[in-house]
Amino acid sequence: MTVPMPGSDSDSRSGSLLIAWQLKEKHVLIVGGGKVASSRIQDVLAAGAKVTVISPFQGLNEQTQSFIDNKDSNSHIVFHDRTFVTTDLDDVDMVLTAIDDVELSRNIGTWCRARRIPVNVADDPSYCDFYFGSQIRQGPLQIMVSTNGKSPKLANIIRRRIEESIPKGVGEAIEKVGLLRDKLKERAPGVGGDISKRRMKWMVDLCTSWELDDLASLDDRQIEWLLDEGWERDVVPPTPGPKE
Ligand SMILES: C[C@@]1(CC(=O)O)C2=NC(=C\c3[nH]c(c(CCC(=O)O)c3CC(=O)O)Cc3[nH]c(c(CC(=O)O)c3CCC(=O)O)/C=C3\N/C(=C\2)[C@@H](CCC(=O)O)[C@]3(C)CC(=O)O)/[C@H]1CCC(=O)O
Ligand SMILES: NC(=O)c1ccc[n+]([C@@H]2O[C@H](COP(=O)([O-])OP(=O)(O)OC[C@H]3O[C@@H](n4cnc5c(N)ncnc54)[C@H](O)[C@@H]3O)[C@@H](O)[C@H]2O)c1
Repeated sequence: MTVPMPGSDSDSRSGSLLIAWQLKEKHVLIVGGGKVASSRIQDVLAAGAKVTVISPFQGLNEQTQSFIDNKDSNSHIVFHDRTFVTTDLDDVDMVLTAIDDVELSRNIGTWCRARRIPVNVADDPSYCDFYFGSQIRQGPLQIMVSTNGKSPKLANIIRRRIEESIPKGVGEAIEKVGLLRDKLKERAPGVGGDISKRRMKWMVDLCTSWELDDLASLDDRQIEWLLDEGWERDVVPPTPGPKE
């Protein structure tokens, strides 16, 4: 069977690369303080970024104002009560514009590209290096729906439908499996080779044979039990062991 070359037809070349961009401690500049900016601030703070917001104070909406005032988030936000100047682009890792001035937005897009800073220009997709999407977040689980700029409202509607179909407790299950994987890597350390292959097979068998609810309710004692009675004996117990 011949496998078609990715991108060999015009349709498949119009998509995006969906990736989980790591922003922890990266410096993100947000120009604007209105509705769109507040949603951007929320997204990048949740990804652990250090944020600078540039906007005249009177243009801040309530939510942006509360992010700036909030004691938990304000150590990660620097706010400048003024309009944008080009030196704001110095030493930043990402730029998001959300201002009601299309010409300036596009100029910022152009300056960012000249400096090779990844940029999102809320009013004009052609100036964006990446788009935002409609997002679901449940603990460590994140799902993003993108229509690649064709219909943001439909992205929102599709996202709501997916949200309704996600089984309850999925975030908890992922959290617990993450804990188990960390403990397993402590017990059987090493990257690559036979140890990685064995770890991966055991994790695949466990995740496919157990119910999500059982994974979600794993406690520390059961995790230890699983490693002792499961991993060490190279089996996946059919049901969780004794609880704490
Ligand atoms: C998903 C979401 C994420 C977010 O922004 O966080 C998002 N837009 C959302 C809502 C929304 N935006 C707009 C409406 C009005 C109804 C409508 O137009 O549909 C609604 C719906 C509403 O308000 O309910 C207007 C709009 N949006 C863009 C333009 C400029 C243009 O198209 O030229 C215009 C003005 C068009 C005009 O002037 O007519 C452009 C973009 N908006 C994107 C993302 C990127 C493509 C994503 C994709 O295609 O999947 C892209 C390309 C760039 C970017 O922003 O990254 C968020 C939903 C979050 C959620 O609810 O879950
Ligand atoms: N991508 C999307 O999903 C989407 C959705 C809706 C609207 N938009 C577009 O995004 C833009 C912003 O929308 P909004 O609803 O947040 O607008 P808004 O009016 O709520 O906010 C505009 C903000 O820009 C600030 N601002 C204006 N000029 C500035 C400058 N020179 N320097 C710094 N800050 C400046 C204002 O103080 C204000 O905080 C609009 O052009 C809108 O059409 C995009």
